[in-house]
Parts: sequence; structure tokens; C-alpha cells
Amino acid sequence: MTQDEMKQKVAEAALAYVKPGTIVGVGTGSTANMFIDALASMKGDIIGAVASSEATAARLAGHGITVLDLNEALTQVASLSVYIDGADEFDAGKNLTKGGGGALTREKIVAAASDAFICIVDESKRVDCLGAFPLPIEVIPMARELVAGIARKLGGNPVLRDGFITDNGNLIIDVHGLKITDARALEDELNSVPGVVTNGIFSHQGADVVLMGTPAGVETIR
Ligand SMILES: O=C[C@H](O)[C@H](O)[C@H](O)COP(=O)(O)O
Repeated sequence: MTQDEMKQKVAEAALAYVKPGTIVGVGTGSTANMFIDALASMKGDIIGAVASSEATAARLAGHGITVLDLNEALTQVASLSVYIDGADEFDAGKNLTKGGGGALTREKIVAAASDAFICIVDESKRVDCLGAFPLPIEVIPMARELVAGIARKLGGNPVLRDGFITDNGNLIIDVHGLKITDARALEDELNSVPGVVTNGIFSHQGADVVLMGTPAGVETIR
């Protein structure tokens, strides 16, 4: 089975977590895109979806799925029923790294507004220790060198994502070479630096369930 076929299987399996009559949070990336395409079959059953990026909003709208702004949604419901998104890496504690597509901040906001985070990945995303995938940090432009210096002190090699501007108008620094042994502590430490909008460690907003595609089928990790 190819990687895309494994992604397709988990995207379809995630539909089981979509409850009729609710608002669904939707992530960003190639796996999330497959979920959006599958969600089109349920568009008449849900109130609508909150998107974690402009790209996701456009894809949802392209399928005729109602797209709600998060603030608008939270005037209708206390929380979103579920957030469904991919990841760049996940560990045994269901901590994630995300942001390969640069959507980490909105993803973390929508995840925080949801009752449960269902993470959809193929088996290549499972790691013993987070950090092999460069860790993205969204930074306000003025703080670029401040944050890069702190990343170096933490043992990482910060690289500015060339020519990339986030949906929020900020920069992304990808930090290579980190060995993330305490995901929660590093998430908090980086987020305490002035000018950091957020970083791609999802420990506070880690997954509740990981649906992992393997050649043998979809494995559910709770
Ligand atoms: O900003 C992008 C997101 O965090 C994605 O969820 C992550 O990069 C995984 O994307 P993909 O499903 O394309 O591997």
C-alpha cells in the first residue's frame, strides 16, 4: 500500500468521529485534504466546519461545506465536537509536532476549541522522540533574530522558511536538530519568548486518538 493510500484510509476512518448536527474543526495538509474530500459526503448532516487555514477554508467551500469563522461558531455552540488533522510526527504520549504547512497557530487554536482531537497519519509519522522533523515556530517579524538566538541556545539550528508568510502575516522559523525529550516543557519554554506566536509542539493540544494508516489497515491509538 502506498503512503497516499494509507492517508486515504485514515481520512475515511475519521468520518466515524463526525457527529451529525455539530460543527467540526478541520486541519490543514495533504491528509486533512483527503478528510475534507471525504467529509463532503456528510455535508448535509453537519452544521458546518471551522477551518485552520485559508487553504482548508477554500477546499471546504469548494465542496459546498458551510465554513464558519471560529468566533461565529462559538456563539452557536460551547465547543466544536471534534478537530481532525494530520501531524508531522507523533510520539507514544500522543504529543505531536505540526506546522510543516505553516498552519500551526490556527490549528492549535481550533484544536483548543474542540472537545477531541483525532489525528490522522500514516505510519511514517510515528517516532520515539519528536524533533527529527524540523520544529516550526511562528514569529512576529521583529522578533526573528531574538527567537533564532534562543533556538540556538537550546541546541537547534534555526532556518527561516524562505519567502513564506503565514495566514496571520508572520514568519516561520524551522528549528533543525532538536531532540525533544520533554515536549510539554519545550512547548511552554518556546511559547514564553516574546514575539513567538506559537510553536509546532502540540502537547497541551495533543491528540486524544491517533488513527494510523499501516499496510495492514487503520490502527486506533488511544
Ligand atoms: O501546517 C501543517 C499541518 O500541521 C499539517 O497537519 C502537517 O504538516 C501534516 O501534513 P500532511 O498531512 O501533509 O503530512
